[in-house]
Amino acid sequence: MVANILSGDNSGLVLQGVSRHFDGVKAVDDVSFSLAAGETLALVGPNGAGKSTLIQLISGVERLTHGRIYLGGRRIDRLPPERIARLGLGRSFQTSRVFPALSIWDSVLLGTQAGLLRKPNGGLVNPLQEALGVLLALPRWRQRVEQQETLAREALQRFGDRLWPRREAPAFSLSYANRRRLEIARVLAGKPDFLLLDEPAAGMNPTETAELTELLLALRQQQPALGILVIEHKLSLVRRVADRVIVLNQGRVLAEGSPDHALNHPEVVEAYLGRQRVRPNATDAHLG
Ligand SMILES: Nc1ncnc2c1ncn2[C@@H]1O[C@H](COP(=O)(O)OP(=O)(O)OP(=O)(O)O)[C@@H](O)[C@H]1O
Repeated sequence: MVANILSGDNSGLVLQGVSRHFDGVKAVDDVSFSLAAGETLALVGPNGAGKSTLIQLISGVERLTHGRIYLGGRRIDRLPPERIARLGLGRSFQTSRVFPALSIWDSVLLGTQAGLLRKPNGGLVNPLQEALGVLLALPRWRQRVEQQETLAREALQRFGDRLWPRREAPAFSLSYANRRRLEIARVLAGKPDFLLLDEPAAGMNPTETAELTELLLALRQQQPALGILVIEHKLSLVRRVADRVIVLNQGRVLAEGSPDHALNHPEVVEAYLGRQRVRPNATDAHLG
């Protein structure tokens, strides 16, 4: 893995010596790691450790101060967010960013665009083409709409009865937990190769968190090539879904390894969890 990180030839997501400074604050400081296709990596650490900034850097929203980021062997750290999304990277935000007036169905249909744009014939159409496509019911247009609807239905039905029966409702009418689900459904509808989730279980109660955990486990089974990077404070979720955990502290990697190894690392225990070790089945000890 170290060789891959150094050469940048990993087919997954690779960060090499990534830093982001804000007026002297080292939000992210010389961080290197990789995420392989099919792997689930959790990023944990106290508030202000630099976790969200890392996701902003990977998705192109923030610019790096130093370092490089590769996706599928291609350097992406100078590309705008929409280009990075088109290369197969989908992300959710820490605070849900749903369009309040759009229905659940339309929000997820919008999310399918990211996936279709990656297909050779999936490029954006202008409004005139769109109007003609609809009016004349052109076969290519019909096919495109059907593809979008299939992707949207699949994404919504992952959440059982939480979203599907409410699909005509406007997003503003949803509960907080359902807004979070909608955001994840919208990203999944874009069929990303790599999924970045920023605190997907924030604000969810234990039942809802357990449900989300099951959803991520099912997603892993159904899409075995999907690489997932998840920021999460809830260790019950992290322990069940993550193959590997990276603990960040003050912008730097403090520990890395299997969930048991990383979360029981003496410095992690000392810094965040008191002297008592985390019991293997401990529920939601908080790293925040
Ligand atoms: N745009 C910005 N301008 C100035 N400082 C920033 C900016 N974004 C982040 N920071 C600082 O960078 C550090 C890391 O913040 P970040 O939000 O990445 O932490 P985090 O680990 O995601 O925390 P949390 O768990 O609370 O979301 C903090 O000290 C934060 O104040």
